[in-house]
Amino acid sequence: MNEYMLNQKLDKFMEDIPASLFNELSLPINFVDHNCNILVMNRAFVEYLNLPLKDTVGQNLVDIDNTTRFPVVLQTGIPEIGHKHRFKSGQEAIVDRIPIFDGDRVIGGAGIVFMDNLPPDCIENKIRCSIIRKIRPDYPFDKITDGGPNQAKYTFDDIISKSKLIMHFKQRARSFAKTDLPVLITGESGVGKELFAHAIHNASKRSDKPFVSINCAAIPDTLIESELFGYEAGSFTGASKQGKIGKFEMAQGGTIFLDEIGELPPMMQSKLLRVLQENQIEKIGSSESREIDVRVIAATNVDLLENIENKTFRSDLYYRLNVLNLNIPSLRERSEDIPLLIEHFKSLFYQKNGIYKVFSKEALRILTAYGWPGNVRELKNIVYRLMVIAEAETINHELIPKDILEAHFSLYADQYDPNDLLENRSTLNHIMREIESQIIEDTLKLCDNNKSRAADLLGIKRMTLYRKLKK
Ligand SMILES: Nc1ncnc2c1ncn2[C@@H]1O[C@H](COP(=O)(O)OP(=O)(O)OP(=O)(O)O)[C@@H](O)[C@H]1O
Repeated sequence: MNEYMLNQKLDKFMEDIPASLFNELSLPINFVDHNCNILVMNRAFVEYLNLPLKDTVGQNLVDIDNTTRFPVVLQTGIPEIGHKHRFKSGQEAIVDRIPIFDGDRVIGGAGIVFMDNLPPDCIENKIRCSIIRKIRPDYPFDKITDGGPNQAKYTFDDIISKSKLIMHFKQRARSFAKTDLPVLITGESGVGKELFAHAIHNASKRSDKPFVSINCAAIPDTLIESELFGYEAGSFTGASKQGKIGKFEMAQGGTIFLDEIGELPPMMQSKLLRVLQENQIEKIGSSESREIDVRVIAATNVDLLENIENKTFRSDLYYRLNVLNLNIPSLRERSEDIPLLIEHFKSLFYQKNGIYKVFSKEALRILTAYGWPGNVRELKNIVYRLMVIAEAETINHELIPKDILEAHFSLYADQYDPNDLLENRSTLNHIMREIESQIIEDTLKLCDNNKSRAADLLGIKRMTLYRKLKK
């Protein structure tokens, strides 16, 4: 669909909402097209942002409010409703950014600013809810998870991506959420496996029950059994008097997330297999079995089939866990997500710490071309690090860690073909001459055409300058 058609669709949507009404409202509202150009910004919004200009229509929202997350929302199509937002001025408010779709394409979006000191039943909130309902009739107003200790923190909306691959896996994971079957999530470290586990739980009928995670690699072999299944009071020397509830019991009715399952010691693999077969656990020091109703999601970044081959992982456990499978692609297989994720982390960082930066084009280019062996986690850490160390508002490529720069320039060196340079040499010479004569011209101007002084300033002999001028 071309630009014209997209705008026509949006105009049609806008026809239903009389523009004159917006200006009268005390609730700051704006509408943007799919490129983030402002279609409407009402008076309340202009006043809220304390903008000198009255006519904002046609301007890009990012130029007016450079901390907006609208570019992320327009790219992902994921609404952000009821988010706390810190504006560049330091003002804080609750904001809604609701993408407007035509079929499966985002054609624009609506933004609302709501002061969090206003009572929920005030007129502003009513108007706000009616706008949200008009655009997203299906929006669940009651959903909001605050992520307690045994609660899943993330939903599918927190998985930021515009790649078709990830969309496909999100779709598949949504259908997995409708079942109670075990899921095995595979993929390199840092690709977002844990995020998917949280999202599956939150989209499942178990969402109001606990989500308990355990990292099998982080617990010493001797403690893993008591962590998973608990122990009875005084069952061994050093055991707590009250005994201990294991993770399976904590997750009763909900989901257990077994991260780095490939690191589970062989003896525990057999015990886990029995638990999965019988849906029963036995605490250490107890002869009694307890029924459990827990959905299992496991994740690993190692090749379990290879581990089966070299006999470090049980094949029967593998087949029990791998009923449904998600193999999350690495970041380098979806490099279109890199600029989007940079924008996302940049704005998250600003929201948390009030530090605002922009990435130079060259820095963005280098970061986008990098292979990111540590995937999204590595990208997130680098973005945060750059945001902290950059003194100026613009993050230039010089600040990028050496290994990333080296990888970038060695990529160039790999692509460098001396024949290309030979072919281009005359052009290159020409350009160099042009630059040179420009420098001379400027220096001469600076010295009122005094050639001796110009040569002095340039650090060349007078004769050399004459020669160059003759050419
Ligand atoms: N698509 C995404 N959108 C936003 N944040 C993401 C995304 N993918 C990963 N992250 C972030 O990157 C970090 C790593 O993600 P996560 O822990 O889910 O990876 P993982 O695959 O489970 O890693 P590991 O195998 O090392 O446990 C987290 O901070 C997570 O929030």
